[in-house]
Amino acid sequence: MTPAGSLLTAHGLHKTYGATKALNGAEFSVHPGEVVAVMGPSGSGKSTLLHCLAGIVTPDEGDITYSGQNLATLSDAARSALRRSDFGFVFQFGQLVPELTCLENVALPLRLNGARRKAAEATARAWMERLEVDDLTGQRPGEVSGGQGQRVAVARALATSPRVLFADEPTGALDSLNGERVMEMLTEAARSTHAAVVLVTHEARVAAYSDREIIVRDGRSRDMERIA
Ligand SMILES: Nc1ncnc2c1ncn2[C@@H]1O[C@H](COP(=O)(O)OP(=O)(O)OP(=O)(O)O)[C@@H](O)[C@H]1O
Repeated sequence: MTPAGSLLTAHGLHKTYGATKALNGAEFSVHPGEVVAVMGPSGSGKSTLLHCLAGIVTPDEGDITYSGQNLATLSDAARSALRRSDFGFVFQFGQLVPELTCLENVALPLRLNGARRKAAEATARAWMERLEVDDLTGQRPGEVSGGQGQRVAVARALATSPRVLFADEPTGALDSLNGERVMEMLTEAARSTHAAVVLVTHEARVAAYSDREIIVRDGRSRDMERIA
């Protein structure tokens, strides 16, 4: 069953690694423009859920539906193409290419999608302005701070106008001030482009930027409507 108006849903997901049951009947849904935080203790299955939703990991059982398509029915090539065209990703660290400048990093997914260099760099520059890191266009990732690097990564993830932004502990390596700055900018930018956000975090302070929280425990998920 797909909840009405949902963009991405998962039903009855199971995933086992050897003797470890990472997912044990997890459910999920997100609407366009909605920010959903996936919370829960370490090892509870949060990242596995995100990887399944993004088509990176194939669940052993269960259905994932994105925009009316069952991900399991797509070929690997079609799933990769969907990830490039419709999904954006922000991870905890290590996602920027160290040899490229920040501008080239932000322009990279646009270039991979076939945009010409000038057009890609103009879009990249606009996103860097939005994330207030446009003074770093010529720097390499090793020359910027952790918070600046994460804002560059958010600019890169949003530059292709994804319909779903997957963020796995995007502030995990930052101090609280920088973490809040990244979260404010990430959620504001995603809401203004009507992108859905799947945000994995174990920090309540970070989850507070979401519209809804899902708690994962022992591979099962539970919806927690926030009353606020
Ligand atoms: N590729 C893998 N190979 C083997 N076991 C894995 C793999 N990925 C995850 N697991 C196991 O599955 C369980 C769930 O892992 P997962 O990374 O989804 O949890 P998590 O909630 O994201 O944890 P954390 O908050 O610590 O990042 C853990 O016991 C983990 O060790």
